[in-house]
Amino acid sequence: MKLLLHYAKPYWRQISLAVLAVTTMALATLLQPQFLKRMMSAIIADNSSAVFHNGIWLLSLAVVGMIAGVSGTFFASRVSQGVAADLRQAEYEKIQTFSLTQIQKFSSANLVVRLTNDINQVQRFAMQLLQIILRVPILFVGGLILAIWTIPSLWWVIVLMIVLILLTTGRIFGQMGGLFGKFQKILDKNNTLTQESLSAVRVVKSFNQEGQEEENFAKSTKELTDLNQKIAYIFSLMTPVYMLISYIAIAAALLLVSHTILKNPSELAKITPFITYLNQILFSLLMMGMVSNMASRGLVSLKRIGAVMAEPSSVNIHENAKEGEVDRFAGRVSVNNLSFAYPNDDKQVLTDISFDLPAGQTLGIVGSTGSGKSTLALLLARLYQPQAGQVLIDGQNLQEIDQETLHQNLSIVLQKPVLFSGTIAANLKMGRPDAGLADLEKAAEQAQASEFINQYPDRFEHEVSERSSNLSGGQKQRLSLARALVKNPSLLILDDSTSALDARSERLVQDALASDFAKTTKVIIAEKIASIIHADQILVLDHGKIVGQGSHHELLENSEMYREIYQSQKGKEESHD
Ligand SMILES: Nc1ncnc2c1ncn2[C@@H]1O[C@H](COP(=O)(O)OP(=O)(O)OP(=O)(O)O)[C@@H](O)[C@H]1O
Repeated sequence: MKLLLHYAKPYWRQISLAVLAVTTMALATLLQPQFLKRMMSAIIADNSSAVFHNGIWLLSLAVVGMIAGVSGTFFASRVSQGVAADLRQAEYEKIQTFSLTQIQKFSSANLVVRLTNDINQVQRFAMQLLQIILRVPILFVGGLILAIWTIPSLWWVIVLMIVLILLTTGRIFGQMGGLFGKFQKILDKNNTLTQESLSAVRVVKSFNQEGQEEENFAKSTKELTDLNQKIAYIFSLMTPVYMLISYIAIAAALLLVSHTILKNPSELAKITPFITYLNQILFSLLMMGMVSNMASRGLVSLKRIGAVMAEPSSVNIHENAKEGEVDRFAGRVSVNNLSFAYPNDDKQVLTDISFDLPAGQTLGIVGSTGSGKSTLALLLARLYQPQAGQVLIDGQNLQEIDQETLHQNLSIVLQKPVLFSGTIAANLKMGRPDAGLADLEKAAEQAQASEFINQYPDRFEHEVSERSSNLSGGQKQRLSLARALVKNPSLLILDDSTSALDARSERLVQDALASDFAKTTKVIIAEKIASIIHADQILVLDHGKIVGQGSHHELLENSEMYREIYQSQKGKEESHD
């Protein structure tokens, strides 16, 4: 709730106007029956001027109520939409500062729900809060006082009606709360299923899994439909129950006052406002139930958003850093006793990793599948935080380097290349927005991407489609590599980044790295030893531990595992030849 109040603060003017409008509307609603009563008394007494006078009042109140109602909705909707938009933006910006550890902790699908569905719930809650929550107590308390004031002898009819309503609707709303919670869970499941099957549409199609996916989706949709029907069924009970109780109360009231009316017909004027107040009390009780349901859903969503906002940012903003000016690292990397396990997973993926890589040198990393090579790359790029040990760049703890400095000094090419929809130029400029065409051409050349880019008539302005589905695996890899090179980083990390390149292109990339990036410190993960054979230092990983460390020749002598990998690959190459 604190979070909501914080984001509502800038809208205090509109909030005050909404509160004023809603209060005015509630008061106008309460006063109308009083003038109706006076009008009816005037009709019974045949006093036409009083009829006219009270009629004008009644009409004016109706107009005031209407204007106040429309203004209340207008301001409430401006406030709720504004608060929701600000909260969404703040949450989005917060997520941008998360490390992969934090994203994995929440799960990305869950974060999407928190950014969309939960924000919508909060928006609805804020709207209801402003529109109904204030109106309901005014109508309830005012209606109660005025009903008793109108016909004091019938106070117990009102009490009976309130008890009946609380007994019936209380139960209905109690059931509804549970159903809404269940509905939310199934909706989450349904969203995840849709997201998963659409993002892996190629796999689904190639494995002929459309039928299975359809079946899963149909199952979850049926669950949703059944639950929706149940909710609709319970809702459909509400109006008849409400009407029944209201008619019982009205009938009781009429029965009880009938003999008074027979004795004194002017008392008839009181019965209409009394019934109207009864209905207002009923309406406010009903609304209270609905709002409490909505409030509990809104508060759950607020709590979920609050958890994201309360998560500490893993981005360090250097307070003294001057804009646009960052330190350039020499690129010396020291790793001391690094150990790591993925979030929500007990398995130790890296254990006690230590090495020292002087600036400008190349480190090769090899090892069997699942040995922790990519994980080490992610830790070096600060995409995850280690549980133990540290990474130092130029003697500075990686965790303490400010985000801007790190981004400008470090480039990583991930094992699975990710590009964004937009032009090739926009993708390449991600790391260096001020890069000119010549810089892009140079990087494309170094990454062996020029040839295919030049085949497009619009070259660097060519559009990359969503999920880069209009590019081949090799093209994606070349563009990701070019994007990393445009930055001319001090530290370049390549995670199996040339695997989709033909042998000639890979050699040309290696030549470019050796000549144009001689001063850049390079960490190269490779399946093929041939790709890192000239590295200054090579690490051999096995089950998250270093089992060999040294140059190619040293390892051939000292590391059995390295020798085995080398022999097996050599054998393959020879058999290819
Ligand atoms: N996001 C993750 N969450 C949990 N466990 C993970 C995650 N990513 C990888 N792992 C696990 O960590 C271990 C090391 O994975 P990693 O990707 O670092 O290995 P790798 O040596 O790069 O393998 P490959 O050569 O196949 O790419 C594996 O056992 C893997 O199952």
